[in-house]
Amino acid sequence: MDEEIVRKVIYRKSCLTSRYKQNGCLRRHSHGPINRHQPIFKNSSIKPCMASTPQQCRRRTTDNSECETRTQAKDKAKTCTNSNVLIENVTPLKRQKTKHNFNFIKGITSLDGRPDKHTNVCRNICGESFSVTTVKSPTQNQMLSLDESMLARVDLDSAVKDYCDSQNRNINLDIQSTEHEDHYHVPNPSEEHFNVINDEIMKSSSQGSDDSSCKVRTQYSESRCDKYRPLNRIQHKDMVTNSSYCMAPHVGINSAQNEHFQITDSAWVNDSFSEDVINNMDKDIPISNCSPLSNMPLGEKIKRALISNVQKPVTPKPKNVQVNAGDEPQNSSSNTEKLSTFFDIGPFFGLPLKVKSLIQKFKGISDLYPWQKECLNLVALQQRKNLVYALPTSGGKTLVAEMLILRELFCSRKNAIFVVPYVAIVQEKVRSLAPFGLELDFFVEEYAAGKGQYPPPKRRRKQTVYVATIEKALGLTNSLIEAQRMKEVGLCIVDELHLVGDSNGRGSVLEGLLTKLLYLQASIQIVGMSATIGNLHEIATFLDAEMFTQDFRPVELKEYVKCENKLYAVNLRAACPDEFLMLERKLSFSYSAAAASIDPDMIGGLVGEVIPKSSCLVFCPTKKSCENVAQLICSVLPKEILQYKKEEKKALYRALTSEGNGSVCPVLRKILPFGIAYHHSGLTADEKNLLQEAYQSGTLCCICCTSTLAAGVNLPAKRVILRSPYIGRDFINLSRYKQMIGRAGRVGFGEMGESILICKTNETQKVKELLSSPMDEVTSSLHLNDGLGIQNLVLSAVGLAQIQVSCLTIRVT
Ligand SMILES: Nc1ncnc2c1ncn2[C@@H]1O[C@H](COP(=O)(O)OP(=O)(O)OP(=O)(O)O)[C@@H](O)[C@H]1O
Repeated sequence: MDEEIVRKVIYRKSCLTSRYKQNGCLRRHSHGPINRHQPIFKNSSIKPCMASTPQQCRRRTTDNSECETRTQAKDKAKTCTNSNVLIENVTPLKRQKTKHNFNFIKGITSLDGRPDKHTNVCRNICGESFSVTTVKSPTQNQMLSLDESMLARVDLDSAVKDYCDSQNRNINLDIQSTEHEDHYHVPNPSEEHFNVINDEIMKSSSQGSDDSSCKVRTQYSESRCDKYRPLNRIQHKDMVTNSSYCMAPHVGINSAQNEHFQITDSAWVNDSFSEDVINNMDKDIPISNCSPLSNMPLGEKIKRALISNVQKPVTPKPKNVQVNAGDEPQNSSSNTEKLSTFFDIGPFFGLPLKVKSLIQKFKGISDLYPWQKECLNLVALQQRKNLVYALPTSGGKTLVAEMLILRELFCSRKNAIFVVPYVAIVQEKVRSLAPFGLELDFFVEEYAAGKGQYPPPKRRRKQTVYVATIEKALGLTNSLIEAQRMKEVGLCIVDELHLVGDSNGRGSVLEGLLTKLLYLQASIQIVGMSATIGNLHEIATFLDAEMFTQDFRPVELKEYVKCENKLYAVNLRAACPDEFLMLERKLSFSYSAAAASIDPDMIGGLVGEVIPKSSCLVFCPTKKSCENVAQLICSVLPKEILQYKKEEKKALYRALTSEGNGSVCPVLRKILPFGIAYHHSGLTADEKNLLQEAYQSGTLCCICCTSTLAAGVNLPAKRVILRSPYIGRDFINLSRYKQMIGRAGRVGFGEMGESILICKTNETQKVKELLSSPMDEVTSSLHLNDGLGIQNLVLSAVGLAQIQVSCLTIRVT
């Protein structure tokens, strides 16, 4: 069989063993030593990495995880043994099998699978059964608020097993499962166990990053488990009820460290002990910035936040900040530790004047809008507080985001993550930031589709902007946490923040990402922007952020509704419902009888009013209808339009032909000569790019597309037509509607933009209600899909916490 196919098969298998990978949970390839572990790790199903070179290895990991070869791992282990003080403390482990300490590592990683007879709660999360009752209030902020039933649904044990299997790090669980079989009898540690764990430790060490953070995952103690308390100070339910409960074997370990633990073992009965222990360790070990709080495992932080959120009362509205530069700084936020790492390096909002001239050169913008200046001068921003800002579509939000990024790169000398929803927008943002990168000497890295490396390459001299899709941003963050490099990032900008409420899975990924950033205590400033959030204050509360809103639109956008042969102007200031739709004009186009029968909604006529001189986007409910509507429009358009930009259309056709290996979709072939195309997920990325470029350059004057283009790339139009008030089978919501019509009325496309929503007579009432309703509220979607979002978040946190605890362990040994 072809080597490539073998690789794919292996990769596919490993994908199947880890259903968490897709949401950015970390996974690592297994390496040589795992082969020897397999008889003992019965749950380990991932095949060892057979690659002989890093390149081969990487080719098999679609998430670009760092993957070392066996030889490299051995080499690294050797180097560590020789050169690293921390590893020196680890290497004697092989010889000291009787000195163990199990307690220290438990903390967040303590997972107890035993059914609790008294409470019926079988699953414990991070060492604690969640028996939290929720007082639910309809107005309660739903962000991250989880009730018990949802948490109970999290099948954590099996899921964590999956997760650990996927990383071949199941020592803990394996030993715990032994306990189950033996009815909590403590088995004697076998020689094999010792070897396995020591091998595992060596492997972990060798897998460590190139700095000193080599990872030893576990340590065990001889101390009995009736004294055991988790590191995280949460008392284990089973331990309270069953004092004879003992933890399993005692393997591997550093003697000096062990002495320390044995002396203090008795103190573990006290819940508050763990922090003291860590405090003392901090004193013992001269490692900078090793405070107990910052060393608290990430999973623990998130878990506490989740628990405390359950009973969180409705939070007060944060202040709507509209502060000018001269105003007094507000010191109310808990983010005070973020204060002032921001230094002006020039007169242009803290940046050199060169930035201003580059904005003019590359974007044609000579002056900022007043709101942009106001926003950039916010004291909150200068104090590096989190911020959410909301303005209507086309308000110029992106420019502010880009300025903030530049400020982060040059004034704070830290990297920035720019999170956008779609691959196409990532590419667009990379294209627009790249010239700045060249001129100002920073890197722009693309994290979308197959692109992006986990963890990103270390740059010593230049800063980097990571432009990433939501999923990639999560993967990137995980990899940076794992590599203990989160301090390199100072800012995370989230475009289209309303996607937190997306119920199709992306919302929970975004919420998970933001939650991690919030509770990481890495002083990462979060800035979110959106045009369509009804409950901005709640989102701001969730993000511990200040708010900035303004109702600014540089180009007027007129909204219309078309019903039968009448066009109504939407009057948003109507005093009564009857005045909400005001008749603007009756439509009459010179249709032939045949044309009238195939286009009763007169879409062709409405499109024909603006093209070919101006551009038009037609949003359709389904992919199929995009193609049908495009053909329908062509069939009623005058034939003279075929002559318009004929040569450019031919060139486009040739490009599409070569892209499609000599063939073009028959529908496209038919409609392209009219300057019309369709755009939906059925096209390849390259085809989409070609069509978008042709539209932007004016070769195409009309695109029939699905709603995804609305939040997509910058494809402005003079007129936007909504073929129907439906997206798929669902009646459209206000947020999607605003996003779609927001493609019209953009700077450089005339003094006014227009949107026309086509509806049937029996839909008019619903349309009126839609247009007059307040903006949709964004709520958490972690609980949707059987709590998959919360499962992923907790598991990922547990996984990362394991890594953090491992690193902590290494530091103190
Ligand atoms: N100060 C400015 N002067 C002139 N044009 C500007 C200015 N700021 C932004 N623009 C232009 O306005 C257009 C829309 O800006 P941008 O895409 O940033 O809006 P947005 O608020 O992010 O819109 P959306 O929410 O629809 O994505 C862009 O073409 C941008 O170049």
